[in-house]
Amino acid sequence: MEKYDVIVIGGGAGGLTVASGASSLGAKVALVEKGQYLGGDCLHVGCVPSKALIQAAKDSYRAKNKATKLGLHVSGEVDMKEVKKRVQASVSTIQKQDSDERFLNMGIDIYRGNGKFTSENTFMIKDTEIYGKRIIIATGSRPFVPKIEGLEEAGYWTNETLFQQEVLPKELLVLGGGPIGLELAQAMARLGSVVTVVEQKDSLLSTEDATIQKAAVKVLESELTFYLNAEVKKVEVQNDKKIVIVDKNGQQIKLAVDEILVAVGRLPNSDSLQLEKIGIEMDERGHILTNEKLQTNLSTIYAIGDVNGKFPFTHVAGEEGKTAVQNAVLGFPKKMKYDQIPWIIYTDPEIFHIGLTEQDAKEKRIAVSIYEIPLAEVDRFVADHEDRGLVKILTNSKGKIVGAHAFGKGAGDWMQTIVFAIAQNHKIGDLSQMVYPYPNHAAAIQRTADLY
Ligand SMILES: Cc1cc2nc3c(=O)[nH]c(=O)nc-3n(C[C@H](O)[C@H](O)[C@H](O)COP(=O)(O)OP(=O)(O)OC[C@H]3O[C@@H](n4cnc5c(N)ncnc54)[C@H](O)[C@@H]3O)c2cc1C
Ligand SMILES: NC(=O)c1ccc[n+]([C@@H]2O[C@H](COP(=O)([O-])OP(=O)(O)OC[C@H]3O[C@@H](n4cnc5c(N)ncnc54)[C@H](O)[C@@H]3O)[C@@H](O)[C@H]2O)c1
Repeated sequence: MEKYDVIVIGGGAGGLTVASGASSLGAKVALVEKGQYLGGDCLHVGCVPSKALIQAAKDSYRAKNKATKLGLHVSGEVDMKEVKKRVQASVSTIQKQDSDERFLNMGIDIYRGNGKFTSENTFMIKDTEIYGKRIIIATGSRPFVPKIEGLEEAGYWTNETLFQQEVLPKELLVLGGGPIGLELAQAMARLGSVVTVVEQKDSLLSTEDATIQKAAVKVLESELTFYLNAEVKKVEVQNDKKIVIVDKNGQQIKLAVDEILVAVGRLPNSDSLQLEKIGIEMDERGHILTNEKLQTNLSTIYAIGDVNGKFPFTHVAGEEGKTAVQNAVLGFPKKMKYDQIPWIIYTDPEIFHIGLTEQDAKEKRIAVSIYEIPLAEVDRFVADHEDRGLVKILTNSKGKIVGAHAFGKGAGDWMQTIVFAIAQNHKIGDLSQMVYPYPNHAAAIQRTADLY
């Protein structure tokens, strides 16, 4: 039996970080991947194709809605075949960085297949059993599809099929108003579909700061139709249309659409690994339970990324990968911290989030000072004619930044300054004390910090 210092199961965002990190430290590494290509969901059916689709949608929307105001008349329909080509070109360009060759050149052995655990140190792929001193599970997640009468028969899309489509549905129903649902619903609407979102909760973007949420929902409502507090009860096909019966407060609404996109959350890829046989603890949905060191209840086995259900983002899978390498290879007692993790929702305008919201602070009874500036008061946004949105910074009484939020064009990029400030323990005042070349978008941060 071939013996390794580290076996990594899953060649996506988390697994590839572990494989390259462990190998660079001199560990003998085996990487097990069930799919044909390395790169995982983020590259193939997640972040990369969705951001490429969103950009294509922005381009066409701006041409139709902004350029026309300058007297340039744009007409015609978007060709989904061209959109698909563009999306796939982004994926295949980035795929080169995650090629087998790159990892083989690092001295990593790649095994292809959907394997299973045979003990806390051994893993079987097809007929080959390998030994790992440490084993890291990074198998990610897949779309959850709810049991709805007639849905299977009528057919539906998920993020695993949407990016392969060559025809734009005239009417699209998006099931689920989470980040996937909202980003893709807005993009599809901007490409030309009439989009309705059905969300079971009574609000959208409920993890966002209430001021940001209100501003973002207002924009989204101007482009999409929402049914909140609503549930799809039944789907049937009539004359090439999918008839969707939506229950909203006991009232039945009938919608006729051409396609349905299911985006109601994710299921961890833990079920085929035979984890129960070796006694690994999971929650009721199948997320693998870990401690702060990302170690499961079996000390030789770690779980990172979407499969542990903590924070399902690519950058978190990467950070968890780095933490797991330090613990599993170097034997450090490194704990993963989640309180300084930012995220971005790539609607247009974008939503940026780090730390506490105003509601979090109230709930936790943490006294905060709040500094807020509408982008309509920041010159560059005014010059761009893209001044919807705001910046909001929350600090403690000593000026320490405990939360920062923004809704605005490109906010995911220019708010990164605040991630740096928080990581380096800078106070809000420090954000005023540097030069912002006029008139950049990041000056929105300076204007907000100047209020301190
Ligand atoms: C539409 C969409 C958009 C997204 N956009 C963003 C975004 O903008 N920013 C962001 O941070 N996050 C985004 N995410 C989330 C992000 O994709 C995930 O958080 C990230 O991919 C998780 O990384 P991972 O390593 O846990 O899993 P993955 O990257 O999915 O990797 C898991 C790998 O394990 C393999 N595998 C699965 N089971 C087995 C098995 N039994 N044996 C061997 N191999 C196996 C899979 O084939 C895959 O290659 C998005 C997700 C979706 C669906
Ligand atoms: N920009 C980003 O970083 C980004 C983008 C997309 C996805 N992601 C990651 O992927 C994860 C999964 O995203 P998601 O949007 O699929 O899941 P989610 O769990 O965040 O949202 C799913 C939404 O669907 C609703 N829902 C559940 N069942 C429903 C039903 N039967 N009918 C109607 N609505 C229903 C939920 O109330 C929820 O609002 C996210 O948590 C996020 O971390 C990140």
